[in-house]
Amino acid sequence: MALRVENATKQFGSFTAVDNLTLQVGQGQMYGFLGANGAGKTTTFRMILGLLNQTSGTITWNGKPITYESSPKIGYLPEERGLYPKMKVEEQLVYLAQLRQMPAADAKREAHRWLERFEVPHYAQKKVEELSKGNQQKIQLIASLIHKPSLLILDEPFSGLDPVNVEMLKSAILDFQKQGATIVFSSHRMDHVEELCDDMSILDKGKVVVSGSIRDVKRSFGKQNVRLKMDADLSRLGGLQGVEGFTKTHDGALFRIGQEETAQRILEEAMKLGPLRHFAIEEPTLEEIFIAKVGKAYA
Ligand SMILES: Nc1ncnc2c1ncn2[C@@H]1O[C@H](COP(=O)(O)OP(=O)(O)OP(=O)(O)O)[C@@H](O)[C@H]1O
Repeated sequence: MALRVENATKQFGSFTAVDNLTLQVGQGQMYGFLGANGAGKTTTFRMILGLLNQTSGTITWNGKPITYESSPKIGYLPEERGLYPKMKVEEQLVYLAQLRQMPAADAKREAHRWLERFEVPHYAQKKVEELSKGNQQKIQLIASLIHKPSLLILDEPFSGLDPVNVEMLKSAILDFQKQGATIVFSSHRMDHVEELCDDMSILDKGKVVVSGSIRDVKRSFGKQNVRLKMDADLSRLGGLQGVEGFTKTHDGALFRIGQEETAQRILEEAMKLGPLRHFAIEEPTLEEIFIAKVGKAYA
C-alpha cells in the first residue's frame, strides 16, 4: 500500500521538467516536496494524478496507475486554485464531493463540519468570489478532502495564508493524516515540511538532490551549528580551527561546524572571553541543507 514513483521523467519538447524521479510514500505518511520555482513539483503531482502522461517511468498507487476510476479515493488541491467563483460555497462543496461519488446528504453534513472547524460557517451561502483569498483557500482545502480520500495531494496548501490560518490548516491536515490518509504536499516553506513530514525530497531542475526521512537527511548532511549567547565580541572565534561558518547574531554568534570536537574548542575559548548565557549544539535546518545542495537562497 503505497505511492510509488519509479524513474519518472517528463519532457516538454526537448525540455526535461522532471528527470528520472524515484520516490515512495507509505500508507498514512506525510511526504514533503521542496523545490524552487520551476523545480518540477507541480509536473510531478500532475503525473501522479494521471493528468499528464510521463515520458518514461512508472507511477502507481497501491500497485495501479491513478485513473478516473480512482478519483473517489484521491484528493487534489491544485496550485492554480480551481473553484467556481460564482457558485455558492456549500453548493460548490456538495457538487465537488458528489463528483467523487459522495452522497449529497453526507457531503452537506461534512461541508458544514469543515466550515465550522475553519471558523467560516457563515460563508456557506456566499459566492466564492466574495471571500478573501485566505478563506477561498480554506474552501479549496475542504473541497480536496471532503470525500475522505486515502491519497491527498496538496500543491502549496499554505501559500498566501496568514499565520493563524496556516496553523488552522496544518492541524486539519495532521488530523486527516491521523485518520490514515497518505498526504503529499509541496511547499516553499522548509519549516512547514520540517514540522509536518516524515519523509521529504528536495527537487532542483527536475532532479531529486536530497531525499529521505528528515532525521536521516539532517544526519547525513554532516554539519551542525553551535549557538552562543554572550555579550563579548566573538569575531575572533570565527577563525578557530574547524569552524566552517560564522554569523554574528543579535545576542551572540552562530558557528557552522563539521566535527563535534570543534564545539568543545569553541566552548573553551568562549569561556575565556567572559560569562556565557547560552551554549547549544543544534542540528542543521532544512534551509541550510537546501542552500548547500541547491546552491542558492530559497525564493
Ligand atoms: N505544459 C508545459 N509545457 C512546457 N513546459 C512546462 C509545462 N508545464 C511545466 N513546464 C515547465 O516545467 C518546469 C517545471 O514546472 P513546474 O510547474 O512543475 O514547477 P514547480 O516546481 O511546481 O514550480 P512552482 O514552485 O513555481 O510552482 C518549468 O520550467 C515549467 O516552465
